[in-house]
Amino acid sequence: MELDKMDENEWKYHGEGNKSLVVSHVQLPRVLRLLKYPAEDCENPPQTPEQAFRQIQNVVDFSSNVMSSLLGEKFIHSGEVVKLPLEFVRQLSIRAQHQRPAMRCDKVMDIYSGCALCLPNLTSPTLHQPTHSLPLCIEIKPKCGFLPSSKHVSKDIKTKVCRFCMHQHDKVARGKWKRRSLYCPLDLFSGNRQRMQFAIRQLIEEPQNNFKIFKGGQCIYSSKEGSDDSLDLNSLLHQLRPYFTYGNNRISHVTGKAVLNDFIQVLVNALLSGGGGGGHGGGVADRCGEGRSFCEASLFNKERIRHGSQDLNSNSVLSRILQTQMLDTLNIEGLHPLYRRVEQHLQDFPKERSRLQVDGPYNEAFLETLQKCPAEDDGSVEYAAAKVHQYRVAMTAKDCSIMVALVPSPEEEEEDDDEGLSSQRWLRDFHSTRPPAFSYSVSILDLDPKPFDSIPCQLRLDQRIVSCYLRTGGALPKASLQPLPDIYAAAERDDCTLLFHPV
Ligand SMILES: O=P(O)(O)O[C@@H]1[C@@H](OP(=O)(O)O)[C@H](OP(=O)(O)O)[C@H](O)[C@H](OP(=O)(O)O)[C@H]1OP(=O)(O)O
Ligand SMILES: Nc1ncnc2c1ncn2[C@@H]1O[C@H](COP(=O)(O)OP(=O)(O)OP(=O)(O)O)[C@@H](O)[C@H]1O
Repeated sequence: MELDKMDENEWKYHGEGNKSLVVSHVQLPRVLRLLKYPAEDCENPPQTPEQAFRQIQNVVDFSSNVMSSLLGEKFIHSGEVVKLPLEFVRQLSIRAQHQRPAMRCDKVMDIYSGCALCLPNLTSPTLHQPTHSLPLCIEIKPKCGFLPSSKHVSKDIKTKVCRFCMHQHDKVARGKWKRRSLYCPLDLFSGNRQRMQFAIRQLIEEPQNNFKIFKGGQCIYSSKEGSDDSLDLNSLLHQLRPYFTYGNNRISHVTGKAVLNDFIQVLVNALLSGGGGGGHGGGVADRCGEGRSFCEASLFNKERIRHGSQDLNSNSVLSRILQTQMLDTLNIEGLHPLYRRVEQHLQDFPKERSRLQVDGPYNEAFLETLQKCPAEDDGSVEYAAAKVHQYRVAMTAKDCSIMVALVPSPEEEEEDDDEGLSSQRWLRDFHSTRPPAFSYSVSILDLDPKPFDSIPCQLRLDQRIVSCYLRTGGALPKASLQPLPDIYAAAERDDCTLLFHPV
């Protein structure tokens, strides 16, 4: 890729989140992740090109020096900052505009700085060995997988119902989503296969921004944000079926239910594997067993849990993410007074901002500060700053996404780690009881540092979510009480269109 000869016709809109827009190259396995600004700032960019460059470099540093050590470097692709011709970026923005979901158009793509983050395209992994099928990539934004056990938690409900499940009520009440998702992160992070399968079924039923499937780099299944479109499970089954049929002459005998079951099982295997673990846990104590057993809002049958509890492999992607999330030891309610201590100190001594690394640099010293934070509060600003650092790192882990890439393996291949497939680390799925085997690769994306100044918003959001949940008594708004379509029942009938009822 020659940066001075960029051609916008070789790039297409790929997706976006709240703060970045991603375009992918039509041939090379590369994406560019560009910053976004509030639409009202489109005439006056809120930062200079140098500041934008620094912001993206901070993302690279935070990912490679901090998150990589905590999560396992083999999961992480930090990328590099690139400088792009301004005319190329302007044309790109025009091309992307008509594909952007309306819900995201309150922000505009940064066309002023000419800076972007260049990353491998994780939905279109390079395969050095030819395969007959296109890679299937599943993106999951798992969110927070534990219940807080901090003594600072003032509302009992927070120790019983997880943040995601409570937040769903607020999101539906505010019209962000039309229907509540019945996915519960505690089920996904449980390590119990049945609970994990249940969680993934809920993600398929109501993906929101937590679940997407890509085939050969194209998104084939996701929630159409803010749209009334039905999710078409028939079409998904049609796409998945060739990957989960065993021998050419059996295709017609494989039910939709079996295809979905196998797909979910392979995905669970990849999530449970130690694949790509690497690293050393970054010195963060393994607290995975604590405070995360069961969310009272989960629809998973509690009786079944009693008979089948398992622990996550400590090198699995889920365990690494959970351990990092659990650096939030105080909960926002216990953290906020420490944030205020730092804030007060900075008002009195503004130059201390740099010594305390409030806005970075995100280097080894930053990592060491949060890893060596004493257990007890000694009243110092250093302690408070280290706890805020820990909380911000935990926030990133609560908001990141997992990308699982699956490629069917030829049966005759040896069941070994297969490093030959690409620069990503590929492993074989040993768990499936029947063919076809898959090679898979697991990555983590969206590892941006969360700003120091976002802490007060976190407290307000926490209060809003809890009060909405308590106000509604955890009850659903009337319109969302209609029975959920059961994807398995639908798949069995081979009538798999998930029809969403208008609110
Ligand atoms: O606060 P949450 O839990 O709602 O998370 C926000 C996400 O909302 P979600 O609930 O996942 O739909 C939100 O995602 P969406 O915009 O809703 O897709 C962002 O990821 C946001 O991060 P940032 O402020 O852009 O860095 C996330 O904000 P942070 O709290 O991580 O800063
Ligand atoms: N390296 C990558 N390869 C392939 N697709 C990617 C890559 N990075 C991001 N994407 C796609 O682009 C989407 C938006 O990217 P990302 O989640 O990083 O944006 P964001 O604005 O930081 O999100 P958030 O709303 O969480 O702040 C992702 O959901 C994913 O589908």
